[in-house]
Amino acid sequence: MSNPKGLEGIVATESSISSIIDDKLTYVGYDIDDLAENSSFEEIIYLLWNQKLPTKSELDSFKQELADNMSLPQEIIDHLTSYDLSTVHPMAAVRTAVSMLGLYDEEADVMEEEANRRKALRLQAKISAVVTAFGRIRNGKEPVSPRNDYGFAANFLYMLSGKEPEDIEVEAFNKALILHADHELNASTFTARVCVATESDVYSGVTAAIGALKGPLHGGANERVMKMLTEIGEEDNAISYIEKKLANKEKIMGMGHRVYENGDPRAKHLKEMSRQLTSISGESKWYNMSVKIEDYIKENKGLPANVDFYSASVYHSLGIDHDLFTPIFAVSRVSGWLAHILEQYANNRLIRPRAEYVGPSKQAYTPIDQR
Ligand SMILES: CC(=O)SCCNC(=O)CCNC(=O)[C@H](O)C(C)(C)COP(=O)(O)OP(=O)(O)OC[C@H]1O[C@@H](n2cnc3c(N)ncnc32)[C@H](O)[C@@H]1OP(=O)(O)O
Ligand SMILES: O=C([O-])CC(=O)C(=O)O
Repeated sequence: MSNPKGLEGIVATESSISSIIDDKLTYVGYDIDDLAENSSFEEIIYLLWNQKLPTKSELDSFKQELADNMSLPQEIIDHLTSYDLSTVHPMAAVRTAVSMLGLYDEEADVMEEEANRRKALRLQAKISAVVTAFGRIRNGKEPVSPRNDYGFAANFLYMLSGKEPEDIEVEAFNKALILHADHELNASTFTARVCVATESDVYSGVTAAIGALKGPLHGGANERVMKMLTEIGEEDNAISYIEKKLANKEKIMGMGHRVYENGDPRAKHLKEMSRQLTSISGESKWYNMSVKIEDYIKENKGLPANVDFYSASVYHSLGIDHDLFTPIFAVSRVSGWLAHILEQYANNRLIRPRAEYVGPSKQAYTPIDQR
């Protein structure tokens, strides 16, 4: 039985949602570079869930439906208000709140396709409200309701800060959401598919996926990139800091990737956004420091920057709290998880691989009083 560690290189399913071939990423056959430059996040969600781009009227009504479903049941707000959020990691709070949303959805366990699509829409809309409400409540502020005249990206920034976002901020955030939306069979998406392949419900699949995204080897890396940049503090300290980490056999967050060999095609977009936004905010040092680290790791370890690397300085420049970076990843990636969940249901078979047993054998049982 072949057993590559971490299932490296194993093709575990067919999918029509996204592909990574020769270091190129596509969503439903559209190049990520084209989508990042020209599209809206709502258009991408529609594309991932329907495998086609929407017409103008389809997109308008889809945007409206998302905006109409953003508000949260009062019970979720009450829950978020009921415990000490200052000690809770936002990813744990979001994981719990998303699971709770299932309790207040009458269709949670209805397994028909149309009901699953309705739940997907509600979840996609509400996760944005969960993250922003959490971000506000823990700072003693009231949640802010979405605005009907705003798209998804603008509404997220508005619901988080309570202020009208600048066009450049909306543009950058929209692009970041697009770039994080789907990524073939990454760990959290695989987790979602394994979960729902037991014929479990959409809320369980997304809750499981959030748990997988939280880890530092996956989505949790973006928060840690900013922690590293903050610890470095000044550009001149960057290389000695990295050398010390590598000498201690520590990993550099935001670097390396299981699939990409020559570079993550999403990173260049985030890098350019980081350059622009840090220059506008007067904090180019975060960008300059990041470039130094990227170049050093490329040259000395042959590892490319991944999507998490420059997203850190982008979100920081948008004034977002560092521990909300991974929840924001979830706000985008839930679109991909939901697409994969719908695809899994449409052609389901239980996912149940085998393990190669390497433990002891032929052991004689010893009664407890003789051990
Ligand atoms: C959205 C995302 O999930 S993108 C990934 C986000 N995660 C991170 O940025 C965390 C840092 N990166 C990593 O841990 C890894 O590169 C991963 C998890 C992304 C991919 O890992 P894998 O394909 O399993 O590679 P693995 O961890 O086995 O590393 C292979 C070798 O490269 C080294 N390496 C890999 N990534 C790094 C890194 N970021 N810093 C330093 N060394 C690294 C390992 O130490 C290992 O070296 P060795 O062979 O001398 O022991
Ligand atoms: O594909 C992966 O392994 C991780 C990743 O980049 C993502 O999920 O966006």
